[in-house]
Amino acid sequence: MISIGLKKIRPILQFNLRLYQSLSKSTLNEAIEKLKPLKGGHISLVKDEASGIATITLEHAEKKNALSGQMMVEFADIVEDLKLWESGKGLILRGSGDTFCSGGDLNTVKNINNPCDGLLMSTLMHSTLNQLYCLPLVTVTLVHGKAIGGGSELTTATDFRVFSNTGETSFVQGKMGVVTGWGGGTRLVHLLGPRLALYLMTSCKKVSSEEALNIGLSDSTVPVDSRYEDTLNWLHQLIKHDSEVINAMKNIVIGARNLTLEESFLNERTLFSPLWGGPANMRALKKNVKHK
Ligand SMILES: CCCC(=O)SCCNC(=O)CCNC(=O)[C@H](O)C(C)(C)COP(=O)(O)OP(=O)(O)OC[C@H]1O[C@@H](n2cnc3c(N)ncnc32)[C@H](O)[C@@H]1OP(=O)(O)O
Repeated sequence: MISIGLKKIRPILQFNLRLYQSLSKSTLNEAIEKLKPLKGGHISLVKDEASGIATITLEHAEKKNALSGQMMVEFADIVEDLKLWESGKGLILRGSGDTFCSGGDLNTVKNINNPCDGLLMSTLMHSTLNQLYCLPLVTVTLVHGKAIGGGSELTTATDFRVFSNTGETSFVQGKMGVVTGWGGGTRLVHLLGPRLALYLMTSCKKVSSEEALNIGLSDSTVPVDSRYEDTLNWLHQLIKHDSEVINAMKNIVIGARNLTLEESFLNERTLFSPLWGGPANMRALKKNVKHK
């Protein structure tokens, strides 16, 4: 009976996680062809095998880390790479220089300024950021300086947000005559609830690090000068377990977000059973751990 359950759950979860990829493969390829030639900046990925923490850095400081077409394609490749990182536990998303991200690169935007190309860009960014949102890692955005428009949307694609004290986010899309194009509206509703999400989108209000902490958008504030080290330390506290345990915890959360209640419980059982009596469990039992 159990083996039937195990066989059944994997396709359900995988179907949900691959939804964007499988439904729009040709659209994604078309988007990549369109966006790749629109140059400017780049995105780097560093994977620290010792700690299991990866860092993605937006590197377009001279344009306040605006995302060019080329960077959008690089972002998609980086997420693909991270999906295959079996020993990974955590991820930090950050910007270089004094701004987290000023949104879409206005030079790229000018080249794709029509509804068809808008849909292509939006499909690629939805695919990338929703796959980032579903990585089996504990993910955090370090919001240092401004996150504007699409930059604010990026901050919603991780599990947590740590703001430097100069961090600030604003969903300015309305002022630009558009709405969230990178899936940030939906994720913001999941994060803050419909009322607050609608307020932030319609008001285009700047949310400071202090306000972000008060409304539950930020999980911690760190001083500017030690922002990266402090974010690393903050993340380290959450990823002390084996990577199998971390990955399973995150997959429970992903399942609960995407599946029906019954499917999610089946997913949780399926994730639990191989850990029960597994190496981490046996080590803990041998240590006779007391939880005082
Ligand atoms: C689906 C995506 C939808 C969206 O993202 S909508 C939002 C699009 N983003 C924007 O409209 C941001 C516009 N920029 C600004 O508000 C300001 O530049 C910003 C970010 C507050 C920074 O202000 P300052 O610190 O005074 O710096 P600055 O204005 O002199 O900018 C320095 C250089 O960066 C450039 N820059 C800033 N944001 C950019 C962007 N998004 N795309 C392309 N270039 C951008 C800016 O033009 C300037 O370049 P340059 O030095 O004059 O060559």
